[in-house]
Order: sequence, then C-alpha cells, then structure tokens
Amino acid sequence: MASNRADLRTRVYNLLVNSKGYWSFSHDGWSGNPPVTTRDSIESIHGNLHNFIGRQGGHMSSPDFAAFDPIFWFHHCNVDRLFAIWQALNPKEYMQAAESDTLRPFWIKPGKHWTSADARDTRAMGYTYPELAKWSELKPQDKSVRLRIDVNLMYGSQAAPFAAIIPDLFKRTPEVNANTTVDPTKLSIIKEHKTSATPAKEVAAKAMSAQAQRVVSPPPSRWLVILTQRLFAAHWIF
Ligand SMILES: N[C@@H](Cc1ccc(O)cc1)C(=O)O
Repeated sequence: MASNRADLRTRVYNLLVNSKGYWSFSHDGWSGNPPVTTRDSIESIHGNLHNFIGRQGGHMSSPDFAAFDPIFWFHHCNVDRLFAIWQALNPKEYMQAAESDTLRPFWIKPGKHWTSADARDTRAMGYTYPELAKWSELKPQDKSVRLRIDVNLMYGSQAAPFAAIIPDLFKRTPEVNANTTVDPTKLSIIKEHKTSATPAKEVAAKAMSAQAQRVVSPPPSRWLVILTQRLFAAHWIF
C-alpha cells in the first residue's frame, strides 16, 4: 500500500485535473480487452485501492467481505469526496438519463426512491466536504477556478498538508472524552447544537439521531460538514 502512495496521488491529481467528461471519469469499462492505458478513472483507482489494502486476495479485494473492514467506509467516503470535488470542477457534467435511475432501496420519502438526479449534489443529503464548503458561496464557475488551485496544492507535485489549505481543520475537531463537558459550538460536525455546554455523549447522541433523520427527511436548511480527523487521515491514503 505505502509503495503505491505517490503513484496514487499522481493518478488522483491527473484524473481531477484532466478528466473532463463524466463518461470517462466514472468507469473503467475500456480497461478490458484491448487494454487502454492512456486513460484512468475513479472506478479504476477505487478498484486498485481495494486490491492494495491487504494485497490481492486480502478481504478488501473481495466484494463479499470488503465492507466488513472499517477502512472500506473511509475508502468509499473518499471516493465520494473525490467525485464531489470533480463535480465542482466540472459542474455541467453528470450521468445521462439520471432522472430515471432509481436508487433502490433508499427512500427519499414514503413511496419514492432516490434517483441519481436527486443525489447529484451531496447537499441534498445534508452533507458536504471541507474543500467545497470553503467555496460554497461562490458561483459554480468561480468555485471551479478556486478549487483547481486547492487541488494543485493537495495533489500536485508540491502537495501540501491539508492543514495548510484549511488551517483550522484540526483545531475544530478536538478529541473529547465521553464524560467531559464540551462546548458544542467547538465541534465542527454538529453545527446545529450551538446551545449551552452539553455533555459530549449527549452531543454525539443528538448528532446521530440528526443524521438518522436526514436519511428520511427533507434536506436541512443548514448543511453539515461531517468529516472528522480520522477521515482526513484516510484521505492521505490517496
Ligand atoms: N474487483 C475490483 C476491486 C474490488 C474489490 C472489492 C470490492 O468490494 C470492489 C472492488 C478490481 O479488481 O478492480
């Protein structure tokens, strides 16, 4: 895994910066026979990582078992994040016939499943990622320009630590002991609970129930940045 790190970062960088169309970005259908070596895809990077973690034949390389390993969820969250960044860089690109795709078994409300069109923007599901939240007030075109600079910083040859791009990132997610009292406004993951000091475990319980509600209820008026430090650690895998 470690020996592939630099290569993976370069591949992610090239993919984000050079891949302009949803069709080629998204899938690795052309890597079969004859193999096409001149293009990469998020699916291909995703699949390789499955095989790098624990090596080929490890449980992350087996669809039947992969999701039992917690790193599966970090990995997939990062794939989702990279897709969201790519979308912001290419705001007009998305899958075709999206309206008709029904994403069973996920209900958006009783009697109606989510569709690909509903799921186009993560904010419809009540979350986003720090790199995007940072430029959320900008128009799509301006956001894309600013984000490109950040992608260069994160994945280009002069890659800088995430903390240099979002300086207070790690300050805002303090380690908390479940029995200590914390100021909820200091926890970036729980922006709604800006009330008085609340025990940490209560804050966590509220956050979990809020997340659960989000699965079935309409999008909240204020969206959340739900990533934690550990997720950022997982991002460095790429
Ligand atoms: N089968 C994929 C890797 C993979 C493994 C497990 C999964 O759950 C998904 C994908 C490949 O070889 O590229």
